[in-house]
Amino acid sequence: MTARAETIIAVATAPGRAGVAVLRVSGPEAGPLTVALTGRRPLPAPRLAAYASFSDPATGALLDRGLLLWFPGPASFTGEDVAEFQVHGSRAVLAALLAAATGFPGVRLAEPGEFTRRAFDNGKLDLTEVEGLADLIDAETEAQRRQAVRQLDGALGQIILGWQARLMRALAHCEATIDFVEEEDVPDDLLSATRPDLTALLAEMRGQAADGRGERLRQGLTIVILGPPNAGKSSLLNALAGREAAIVSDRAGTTRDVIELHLDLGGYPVTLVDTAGLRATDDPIEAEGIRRARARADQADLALVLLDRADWPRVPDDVAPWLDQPGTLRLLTKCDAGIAPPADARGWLPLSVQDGIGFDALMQALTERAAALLSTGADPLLTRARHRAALDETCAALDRALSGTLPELITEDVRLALRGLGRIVGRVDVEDILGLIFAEFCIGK
Ligand SMILES: Nc1nc2c(ncn2[C@@H]2O[C@H](COP(=O)(O)OP(=O)(O)OP(=O)(O)O)[C@@H](O)[C@H]2O)c(=O)[nH]1
Ligand SMILES: [K+]
Ligand SMILES: [Mg+2]
Repeated sequence: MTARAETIIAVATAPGRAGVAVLRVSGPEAGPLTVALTGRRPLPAPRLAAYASFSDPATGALLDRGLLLWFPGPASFTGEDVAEFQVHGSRAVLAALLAAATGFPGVRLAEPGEFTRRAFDNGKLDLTEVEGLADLIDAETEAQRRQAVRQLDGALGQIILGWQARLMRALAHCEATIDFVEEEDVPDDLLSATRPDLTALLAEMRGQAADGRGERLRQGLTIVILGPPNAGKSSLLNALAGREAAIVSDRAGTTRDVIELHLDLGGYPVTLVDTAGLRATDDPIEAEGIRRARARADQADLALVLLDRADWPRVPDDVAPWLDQPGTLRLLTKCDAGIAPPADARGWLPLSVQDGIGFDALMQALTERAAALLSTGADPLLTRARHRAALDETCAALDRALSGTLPELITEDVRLALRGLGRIVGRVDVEDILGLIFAEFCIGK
């Protein structure tokens, strides 16, 4: 517990030159340090900005002037006493303030994530909210931001808590029955009172575990560009990226490496992948590029399969297997102005990178597919493999409980199911909550 008694300080804003930077202090010395730096005694009213001069307590030298905010615990982000200093965002100001602050007894620089760790330890955030906060800081697109804000707001945690309450009720029933009924009177079905609800709960949890949208939205969608050499794959990548990310030439087999770039597709995060043209080749380097292209395509969520209009309707054997994958979008390239797409090319989107033809239709089709795979609506979803693993364990334990016959084993499985959920939110103290629930029961009868 000694670590908790320490007071920590860090620059909360991004490093580098900026108009304003924020320093954050948390811990028992936050108040005394603030008084020492600013001379303000008493400290300003909680949560109201006050103008302050920051001076080195050791020398009295003025370091900067700025704003001071005081958040006495427990009504603060970490639950401890917290102070925030808004000062000018130069390296020199921040270095001087940090040096002055860490010279104060009991104050040290914070480790990465330490403020949030304290918020978690003090019950200010559960684990899903901590992850929501991390995701919000990392969010690159609007849909990611919405999902992260929801999770930080506790939406996922609330669902888990609701599930926990239902399991807890079942566990309390089990324990009450086992503990307070004579051995021979333990009913045949220990879960009789809660079985319908537990069955419904299991279906709900399985549905949630099977839904990959939340995780996919967090990680982004991978769209791979595939096709024969010279189909115009790299030209399309460059056009979508708005820059010359990949080399384009009229030589078949130009691209060998897998080239990836990130796009914001109507608010959805997308990784677009350009690959080597698929064909049989004796060139070992090109063959390696093709192997990588196939491997990347196997992991992708969507494929854009390109075919040069001049080659219509011959789809090479190397490309054909990708045509009918779910989510594949077929593009007929080099349908330049004045060159009509073939009348029988149904299901193929005509495109000309050279003349900018077909991009609206392509963007619309891509956004629709991305939305279908990623749109999370207003429902909070699992966003990490960790959540899924814990929920899978929970479902397996509950499934065992529902089909079990031995009272002690049923009880233990319900308990394991609860622990699985507890791991998702980072609170596994089943016994404490159980005590509260037991208090509601008329156990004596
Ligand atoms: N006329 C016309 N030519 C295009 C169009 N798009 C690409 N090209 C040309 O097609 C040739 C091949 O383009 P790339 O983008 O290198 O094709 P690729 O599929 O990446 O080729 P590899 O990397 O070798 O597999 C280049 O000469 C491009 O300028 C287009 O819309 N119209
Ligand atoms: K090429
Ligand atoms: Mg290429």
